[in-house]
Amino acid sequence: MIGRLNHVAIAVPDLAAAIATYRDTLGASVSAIVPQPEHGVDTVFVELPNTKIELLGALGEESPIARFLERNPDGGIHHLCYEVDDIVAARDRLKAAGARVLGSGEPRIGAHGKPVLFLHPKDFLGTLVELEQA
Ligand SMILES: CC[C@H](C(=O)O)C(=O)SCCNC(=O)CCNC(=O)[C@H](O)C(C)(C)COP(=O)(O)OP(=O)(O)OC[C@H]1O[C@@H](n2cnc3c(N)ncnc32)[C@H](O)[C@@H]1OP(=O)(O)O
Ligand SMILES: [Co+2]
Repeated sequence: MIGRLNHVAIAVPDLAAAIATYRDTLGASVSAIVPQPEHGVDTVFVELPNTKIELLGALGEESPIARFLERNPDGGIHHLCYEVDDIVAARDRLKAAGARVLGSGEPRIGAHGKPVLFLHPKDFLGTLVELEQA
């Protein structure tokens, strides 16, 4: 079911500092900041030859990464995003297997303009999993 690793997300307390770290210290190609208000985050993508790093800053009072950052004040790896061929079929198969799909359970448009879903970290080895329609 899961395919390519689309991105590894890192939640950060200071997005500008994180951009400088990846662009200047690590010499990576870094996108502009793209606010995603409906997801409660600012996003930046670091393009790598074989995948992407998503840098996440909290956006708004209700950001879903707020508590994560309280627990991890320096930042930390927040989620892994895998691509799936059919996100609705994948969701239905996962729910049938007892996995918890977060939010309404309906796919929402993510950072790449494609439908995404999130799976509860407690069901996947303590790791928040995002699925993105390939
Ligand atoms: C623009 C979209 C973009 C894209 O790529 O397309 C994105 O990726 S948007 C990314 C931000 N959005 C989300 O993360 C949505 C899904 N996340 C959530 O709904 C919440 O983060 C949730 C429910 C996973 C956790 O929320 P919160 O931390 O407020 O809940 P709790 O404090 O109750 O935590 C419950 C339990 O889970 C552990 N936890 C929380 N976050 C993570 C994590 N990222 N990785 C691993 N574990 C996590 C937390 O420690 C608690 O464990 P416990 O043992 O009970 O203390
Ligand atoms: Co993501």
